[in-house]
Amino acid sequence: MLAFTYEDSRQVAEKLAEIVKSSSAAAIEKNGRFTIALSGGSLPKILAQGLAQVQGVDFAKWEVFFADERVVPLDHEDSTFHACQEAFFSKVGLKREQIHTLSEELLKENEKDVQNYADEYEGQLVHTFANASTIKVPSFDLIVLGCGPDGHTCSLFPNHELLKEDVAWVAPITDSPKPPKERITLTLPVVTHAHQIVFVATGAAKKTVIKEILEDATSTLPSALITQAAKDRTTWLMDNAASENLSRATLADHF
Ligand SMILES: O=C(O)[C@H](O)[C@@H](O)[C@H](O)[C@H](O)COP(=O)(O)O
Repeated sequence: MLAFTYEDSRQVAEKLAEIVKSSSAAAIEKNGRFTIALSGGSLPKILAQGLAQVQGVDFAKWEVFFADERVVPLDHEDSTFHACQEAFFSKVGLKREQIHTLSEELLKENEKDVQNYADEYEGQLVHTFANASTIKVPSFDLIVLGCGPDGHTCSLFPNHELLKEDVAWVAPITDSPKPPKERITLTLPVVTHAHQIVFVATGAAKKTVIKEILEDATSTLPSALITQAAKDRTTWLMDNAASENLSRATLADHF
């Protein structure tokens, strides 16, 4: 696990974009496509800020999913798709069919059962990944995660039943402690199966939880469970405000 800290979120954004660009190029060279799952919250803006500085990303070969998504209309301000669309999808020429959103059909039917959104989204994963081979769990080329001040990531919250889900690839949650309450989320097996995982955490509100996640090997916080399970494939990008409590030994030298 590599943990890097930077002066401010602009530098975090630059480093994130570099990692995304190299992960994208490697996947496209190997498989002819790049499969990425994005988180919501502050991430869309940070990713957009970094990607605005880089050239040569072959977005036409991207398949974009969401690590979690709020069950709201796609044009709702709480929608992560909407946040990403505004922040950068529209600017980099990603076609709508490359972006795997909540089912517009279920939204149009005003479907109330969140399980149905999760099942339909899992069907999109099966369609995209099962063609590759007879797989047990999809392996994204890259999953970009945020981390809440309570150590949650995606819509996987501390001590929540969902942390035990080890069959479904996508699960519903209707009691999210972070509003809105109704979401769908990738489950731990899918997240920890990614070829590469990058956590992005900025701001002093995270400094306490980040110390537990990165320095307490017994932590059962969702972000810690993922970091421990995918240690060799996980990178943490932070600003100095978020990494303030970490020991020097935890932080890698800038690459
Ligand atoms: O849709 C969401 O809410 C996110 O996927 C969620 O897991 C987010 O990544 C964290 O809550 C961190 O959010 P911030 O980066 O805004 O603190």
